Amino acid sequence: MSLAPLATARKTALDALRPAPPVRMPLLEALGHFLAQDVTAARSLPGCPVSAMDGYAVRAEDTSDVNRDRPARLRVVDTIYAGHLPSRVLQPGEASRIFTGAPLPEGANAIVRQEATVVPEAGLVDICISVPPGKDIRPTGEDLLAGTPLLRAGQRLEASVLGVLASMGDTHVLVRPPPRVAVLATGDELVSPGTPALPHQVYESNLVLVAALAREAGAHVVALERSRDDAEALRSTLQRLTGEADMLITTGGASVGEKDFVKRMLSELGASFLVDGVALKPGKPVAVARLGTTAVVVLPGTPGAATVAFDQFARPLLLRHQGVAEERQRVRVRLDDGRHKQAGFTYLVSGTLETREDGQVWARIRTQDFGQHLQNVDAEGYAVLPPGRADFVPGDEVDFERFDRPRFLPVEP
Ligand SMILES: Nc1nc2c(c(=O)[nH]1)N[C@H]1C(S)=C(S)[C@@H](COP(=O)(O)OP(=O)(O)OC[C@H]3O[C@@H](n4cnc5c(N)ncnc54)[C@H](O)[C@@H]3O)O[C@H]1N2
Ligand code: MOO
Repeated sequence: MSLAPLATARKTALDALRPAPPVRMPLLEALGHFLAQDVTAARSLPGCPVSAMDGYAVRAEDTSDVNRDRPARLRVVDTIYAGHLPSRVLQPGEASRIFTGAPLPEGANAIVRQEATVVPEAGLVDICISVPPGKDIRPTGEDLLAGTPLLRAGQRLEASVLGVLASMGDTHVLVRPPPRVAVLATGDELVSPGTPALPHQVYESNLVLVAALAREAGAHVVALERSRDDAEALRSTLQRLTGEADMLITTGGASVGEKDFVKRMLSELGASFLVDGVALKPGKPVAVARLGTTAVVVLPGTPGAATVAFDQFARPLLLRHQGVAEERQRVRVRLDDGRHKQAGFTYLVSGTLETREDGQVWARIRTQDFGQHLQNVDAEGYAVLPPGRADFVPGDEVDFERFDRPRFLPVEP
């Protein structure tokens, strides 16, 4: 098995995948997906001058030199609720009762909040403070002017973004549809959770793990299946699942063991391999192939290795299908621990960040546990031990790739 460097393998795999054509989707359904076009504001917010307070719309001039002892008495000529239009133009000596969000009547140029007023009798109001022109009025476009660039293609559609689109009057949004993903776990030793397992058996945990990772990457999981380490059973399951999905992800049977049939069966079915083994730890046996129109990602069985291989290959492919490339934040850190390392390989070591008293940022890197499972729980990112070097000692400086707050950039279709 010739092992490609991580960066080369990723580029080869990604270059071969075209983003899906965009579709219009109802806003709520689009949660978590990615915008496929730039959006400019279709209207100003607010759309006309409105009151920012419950109170009275007045002419500011009518309130000069007043106080609680010497209020200005105005005639109340109108009541304006949010969503309703004024019925009168305000004349000198007049006020309109007005509520938050209601449009300002012509002739008025200030709002007096109701706490600064007294109603002596119906139809009259005493104004107890002086207000300058513009007071508590939200002018047209105060929040947003029509035509302002709002959102860029590639923007992830979080709740707040959907709210913004709805406030522009949109019911639908242009996104690239979520890829349909089928997941297949292989291995004779595997037993489904919820049923008894003997000591030599292993609870199957990759289906839920990989399906959850796929969902986190915006995918729609359409099938979760198991296969024994049996060439014929595997072949027919692989064939069936490729028909059902944009991406098939397998786990286990990816290495060089006698019963590691996955890659062999894919080849027999006519898959062409873009990547077959990567100088990456964990995750070395990962492969990416194409079978008809389906992208196939072969992950190692070891859960921790499957996690890293998914993160480095399946996730960027799923995102690219949705028209985006993820750019993670990278920070320089010092390693709190050494690592014995094979030169030529990239090691991605899960860890957390810690800023010490001297202001230096350190990565607390985690030891690979047996199933390489726990190391990923609450990890903040990967310390990237680059291929050009062998062993690392505590205090060595490396890049740390953070999982939080990535940027999503649109890719050219
Ligand atoms: N002679 C060599 N042996 C191995 C090599 C090698 O280069 N030469 N590579 C090693 C590396 S690196 C990895 S990673 C593993 C991965 O191999 P496979 O993809 O074939 O994985 P399996 O052998 O099927 O399983 C490995 C391990 O993970 C457990 N497993 C598998 N599937 C699941 C599942 N769905 N849920 C939970 N646990 C699972 C399985 O029981 C094994 O313990 O190969 C090395 N060998
Ligand atoms: O590279 Mo394997 O993927 O060490 O666990």
